[in-house]
Amino acid sequence: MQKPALSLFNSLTRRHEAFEPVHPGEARVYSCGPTVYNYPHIGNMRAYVFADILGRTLSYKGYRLTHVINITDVGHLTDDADAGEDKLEKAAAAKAQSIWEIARHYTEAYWQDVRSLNIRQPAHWSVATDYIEEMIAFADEIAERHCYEIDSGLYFDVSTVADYGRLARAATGEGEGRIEQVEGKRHAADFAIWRKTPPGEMRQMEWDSPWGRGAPGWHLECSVMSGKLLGFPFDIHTGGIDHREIHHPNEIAQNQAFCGCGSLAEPVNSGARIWMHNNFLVERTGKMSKSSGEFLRLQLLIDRGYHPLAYRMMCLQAHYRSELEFSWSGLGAALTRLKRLVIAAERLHDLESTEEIPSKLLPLIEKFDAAISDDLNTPVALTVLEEILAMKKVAPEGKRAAVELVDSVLGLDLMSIIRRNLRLRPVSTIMSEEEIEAVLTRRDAARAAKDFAKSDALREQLAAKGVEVMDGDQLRWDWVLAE
Ligand SMILES: Nc1ncnc2c1ncn2[C@@H]1O[C@H](COP(=O)(O)OP(=O)(O)OP(=O)(O)O)[C@@H](O)[C@H]1O
Ligand SMILES: [Zn+2]
Repeated sequence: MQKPALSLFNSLTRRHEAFEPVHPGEARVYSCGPTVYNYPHIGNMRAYVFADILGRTLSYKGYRLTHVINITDVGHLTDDADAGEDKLEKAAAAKAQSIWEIARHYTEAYWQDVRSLNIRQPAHWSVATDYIEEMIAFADEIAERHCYEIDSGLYFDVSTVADYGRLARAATGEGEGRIEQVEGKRHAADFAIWRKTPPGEMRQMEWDSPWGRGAPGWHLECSVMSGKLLGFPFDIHTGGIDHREIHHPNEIAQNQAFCGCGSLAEPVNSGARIWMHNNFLVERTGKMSKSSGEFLRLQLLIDRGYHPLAYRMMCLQAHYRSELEFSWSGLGAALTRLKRLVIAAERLHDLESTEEIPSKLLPLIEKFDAAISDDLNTPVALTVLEEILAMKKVAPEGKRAAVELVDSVLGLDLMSIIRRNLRLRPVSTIMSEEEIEAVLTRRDAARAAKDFAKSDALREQLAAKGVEVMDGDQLRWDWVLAE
């Protein structure tokens, strides 16, 4: 079977492009990772579900994948422009804790969510503070031609690279006010690549550099870690759509400077060939954001009885470039859909897959391949998975082979989880599983004695406590989840 070429939407050209690896047979991907000053919200995790689908698709297509996700533990300011405080310094001050403890705690919390969402481990988790020396060396290399020093630090002069900001397609001219002014900057869009610790201020994280004691800029970190671990140019750089506006244009400017493509006459090396951005998860009130106080964590979904893979399912039901609105009812619908898939797939668990996909299923595999090759169209890919599971008169071993193949990309863990695993106890519930089973045993006895009034009363009693009795279902009962 001839696999269709993988077509991906490149934010840089605003076009779909056939994926052609820089190194034959390989795919090298860098994803901007979390800033570990707080728990990730489920919007942040959408970015990693997307990056995971991309990575799985590249593996499915036969490329040897090297995926890097960084952990930002220094340098990300509360404002994407060069104003504001370091997010981690601020969190550490507020909690009177060491910044290293804060970073460790929230990195662990993020990894927990990564595991819960069945996101594959990348080849490297690169931690920003492990690369300070390399950052200083990178900055030193480009400083003379592209940077200038002012009181607050070393700044990148965006006029020294060709076509600055083309990724954002935003007005970047002086005085247009896209970026806040910092005293002494030459152009509004110039940004700090090294920030000096202001006199009299104490920072927990600071290092010596040719530009004084201080800390690296956030944009510098990603340029350095991606270049170091993947080599310029690498294949694909990912992030949330907010990064298309400032963070990634600044990374690109640095990469151009570093690769010696600093003049208008030279060809541009943006560091990565393809830049991809996932759209936001939003709430009715707007973009989900940590900065706005209250926010939804994956753990809250779990506490309310929603299995984390229901959230993965919810993400897959939307194309990554579409905005996705979160609602509890939407999550409930995704969970129901997942339950159906799991029930259908569970029947295949004890079988050995055939080596070849049965010919009857090949058209569906082709349909799946076409969908996922079309800029990762997961909504269509999901419907194909359902068609495969619903297919009649196919040897179950062959069906299993097809489901395994498709799920290697979608990552719903269908060959491991069973329906029972999806029944999570909401923390708010007052009944224990044993109590429920005890009531059901009494109800069975009532039914056996044809005392249907009693049997109905017991069912009502459970319903009043948020438990649904499911006659004829192997699982017998389930929680009714709050929406
Ligand atoms: N609502 C959202 N939906 C999808 N992706 C998002 C959303 N908010 C942030 N992201 C992405 O999540 C990833 C991690 O972001 P990061 O940890 O830096 O969060 P942040 O920008 O500090 O948080 P926030 O913007 O929520 O205050 C980035 O790729 C970012 O673009
Ligand atoms: Zn980044």
